[in-house]
Parts: sequence; structure tokens; C-alpha cells
Amino acid sequence: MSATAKKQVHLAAQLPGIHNVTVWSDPRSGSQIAIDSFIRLAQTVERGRFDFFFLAEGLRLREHKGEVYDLDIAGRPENLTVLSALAAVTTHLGLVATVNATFNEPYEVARRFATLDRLSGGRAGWNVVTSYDAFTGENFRRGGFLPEADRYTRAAEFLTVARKLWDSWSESDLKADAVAGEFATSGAGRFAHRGQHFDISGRFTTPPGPQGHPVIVQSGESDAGREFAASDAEVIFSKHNRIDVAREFYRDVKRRLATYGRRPEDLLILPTANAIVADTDEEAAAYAQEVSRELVSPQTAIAHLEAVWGRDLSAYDPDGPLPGIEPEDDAHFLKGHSVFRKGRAETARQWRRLAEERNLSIRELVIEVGGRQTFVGSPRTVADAIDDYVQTGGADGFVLVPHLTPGGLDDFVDRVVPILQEKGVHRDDYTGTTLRDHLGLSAAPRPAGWGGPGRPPLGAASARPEGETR
Ligand SMILES: Cc1cc2nc3c(=O)[nH]c(=O)nc-3n(C[C@H](O)[C@H](O)[C@H](O)COP(=O)(O)O)c2cc1C
Repeated sequence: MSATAKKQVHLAAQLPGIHNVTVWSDPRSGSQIAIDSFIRLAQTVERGRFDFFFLAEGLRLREHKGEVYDLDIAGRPENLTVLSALAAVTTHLGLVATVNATFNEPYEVARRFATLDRLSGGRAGWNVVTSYDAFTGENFRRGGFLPEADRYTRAAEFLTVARKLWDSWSESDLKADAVAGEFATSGAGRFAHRGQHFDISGRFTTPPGPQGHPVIVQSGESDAGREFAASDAEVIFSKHNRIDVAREFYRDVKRRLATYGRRPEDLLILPTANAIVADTDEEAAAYAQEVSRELVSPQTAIAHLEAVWGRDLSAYDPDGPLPGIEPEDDAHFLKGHSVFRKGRAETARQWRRLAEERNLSIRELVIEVGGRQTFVGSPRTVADAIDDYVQTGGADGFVLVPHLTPGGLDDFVDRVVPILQEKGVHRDDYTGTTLRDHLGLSAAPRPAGWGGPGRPPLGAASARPEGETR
């Protein structure tokens, strides 16, 4: 890239499974669990030459006041199963699954990602999350057993073990030599690991895919999370999409890379974002306001407030001011929601400050903190804003979440992408085959001689590279 060349905008799409991010009550909305929805969105964004399709993970249905929280979409299928199906109906699009490192075992997770990478011809990515709530942990044998501080230690060791497993095969381990009567070498799949969290040894069943290792994504935002990303991840899925906070986050994380001998371009930062596109800026602004109010209904506003305040606030007027009373610590409200992260008292203080500064009602505040659209305007306005955001160090691109499932990115792909292409910041066509190619990342360490898509040449002993003796 020359000194004056513009940075490329990396685009991904997420099909949402929870939260108030899609207007599920809109008659145009389809199912968030039907295969047709996944296929439709994946094929749309592949047409737009996006880098990848992304699925988050929620391992427990959220609850509010002892009942399932029923104001947002709820219920979703298992990610790797869905992405394996999508591998068959897409050709280039990366496929990134969120899979938890606190409640799983490395052997099983490594096997599933190696399989996805192979099935998709090198398009797999793994968003390594740790989870923060014991409520989710109750679903698992480990429960909430792991203190928060230990979760990244376990995640880092989990990833180390997974890498050993992916590296436990080399291409030459698969001989399929009918003449010698030898299918695999005696070294195939052998691994051993002894550490604080895992003590395992044996043989790994699954030869890795063309990428060797799937692309590693990270989503935590704590100091430990940022260090984990700086040392081990290739993409951060960030929640910071307000430009000032995003720039600060971007600078902070990129600065940390040097400690691990890595370059700024070795880790891409992609905040979550939504885009509302219409013929004119005015029309888009009016529609965005409508969408925000659909996403944050009066009931949703009160439920979110109750989650932070930890008490019943159903008597409050959503169009009125915030309650003057202090939060309590009753975990009965909106269990599984991330508003608990900073603690109720601190979050309530922040919300109050913001409401006072901007003179916001309860509902307006909840829209401001969670229901605001990131990019709003005509196709030109949205393309310019995205380009500017990336060129000025706010992000390397975005994970776009459509406000309608599955058609919510149609306009973006048909009307914004061509402008980004015209500006020279988004590819006209894929130039590589793997997800790592799309992201412009250097190849992951992979076992010596491990080949590209379609390899190894099973059943063709003569195709074995010359000089390999193992
Ligand atoms: C933008 C973003 C997306 C996340 N997505 C998920 C997810 O899909 N599933 C999940 O279990 N955790 C998710 N998390 C939670 C993180 O993986 C992590 O467990 C949590 O943020 C605790 O780490 P931290 O203290 O470093 O933030 C997400 C976090 C962020 C910031």
C-alpha cells in the first residue's frame, strides 16, 4: 500500500439472536432461527463481498422477574451447525462462530472448528468468549465456578491447547498409500498438554482445514480482555461504535500489540454497527427514529431501567424522568443482560448523568444508550461516514447488524457497497479464498506443508510432495 492509499473497509454481518436490535414485530421480519433466514442474509452479504458472516452466542434464555424475557427475540440454534450449513451455499464468505471458552473443552471445540474450516475451504473464524455471569454458568457442570479474573487465563490456555491440536497433524501424516497399506503415519494427531486448567494427551481425530488455524476473534473489553486480544486475536468484535470512544479504544488496543511483537495491522478492530439507508438524509433520519422507538418500546424502556436499578419500576412513566430512588441489588431483573457488568450503582450514576445533561426521559435515555442507529442517511452519506470513520482511526470496519431479519442489509449491499467500491475502499470481488485472505492477515502458523483448499489428496499416495518422509 502506498503512503497515500486509503485503508480498506472490512465489512461483516451478524444475524442477531437476542437483544432489542431487530424490529421483529415488523411484517417484513422473518424468523431468526429458520435456515432460509441465515441463507438469505449470508448470500446477500456475499454478493456485497463482505469478509464474513458472524453469529454471537447466548447460552441461556434471559429472564425478567422470574419469567422468560419476552420483549425481544429469543431462542437460537447452535452456531457451528448453522455455519456448516452455510458453508454449502456460499463460496467465499468467512464464517465466524462465537464459542465459549469457559464452559467447553478444547478437544471438542478444536475438532468442530477444524471441521468447519475444512468443509468451507478455509473460511472459519472463532470468536473466543469467556462469559461473565454465573446465571449462564448454572446451565453447565462448571456453573459459576470460575472467578472472572481466571476466565482469560483459562481462555488463553484453552486456545494454546486448541492450537496444539490443530498442529498435531501435518499434511504428510495422511498417506493413503494403498501399496504400502498405510493410511496415516504413526505421528498423526499426537498431542500432549499439561497446564493449570487442562492436563490432556492423546490423538486428535481431525486434520486441520486449509487455514491451519481458524481466524481468532475476541470480544471482551476489560484490561485482561484487551491483553488477550493483543496477544492472541486477529479481530476484535467491539461494542464501541461512538466515534470518540471508538478512537480511544482503537488506539489503546493497537498500542498493546508491540508488546507481543505484533504490528497494528495484525489485529483488526470491527465495532458492531447498524445502518439505516433511504433516498434522502431526511427520510433516513425519520425512519431511524421510528426504528429506535420500535426497538425500545415503553415496556422495553422500563425493563432495561429495572435491570439497572434492580427493583420493580413498573409504576414509572417511560416518558417521564428517571427515578430518584437508589438501585438495589436484586438479581431478579433481566438476568443475563450485560447491563450488570459495571455494577448497578455505577451504571445508574452514568445513566442519571446522561439523562440530566441531555434532558432525556426514561425511554429516550434507553434509546440513547442502546437503541441508536450508527449510520443514518442516503447511500452517499452512509458510505462517506463509514469511509471517514475508518480513515480517521475509529475502526478497521464494522460488523453490521440488520434492523430487519433477514432483508435488513439489502439496501446497504445494493446502494452503499457500490459507492464504497467506487471510492476504492471496498473490494469489487474477492481476491483470495480464505477468511484470512479477506482480512488481509498473514497466514497463521500451520503445520509444515499443509495445503490449501481441497487438500490433502486423500487416496492419492503419488500426489504426496516429493521428499517428504514422515
Ligand atoms: C461486543 C461484544 C460482544 C460479545 N458477544 C458475546 C457473545 O456473543 N456471547 C458471549 O457469551 N459473550 C459475548 N461477549 C462477552 C465477552 O466475551 C466476555 O465474556 C465478557 O465481555 C467478559 O469479558 P470482559 O470482562 O473482558 O469484557 C461479548 C462482549 C462484547 C464486548
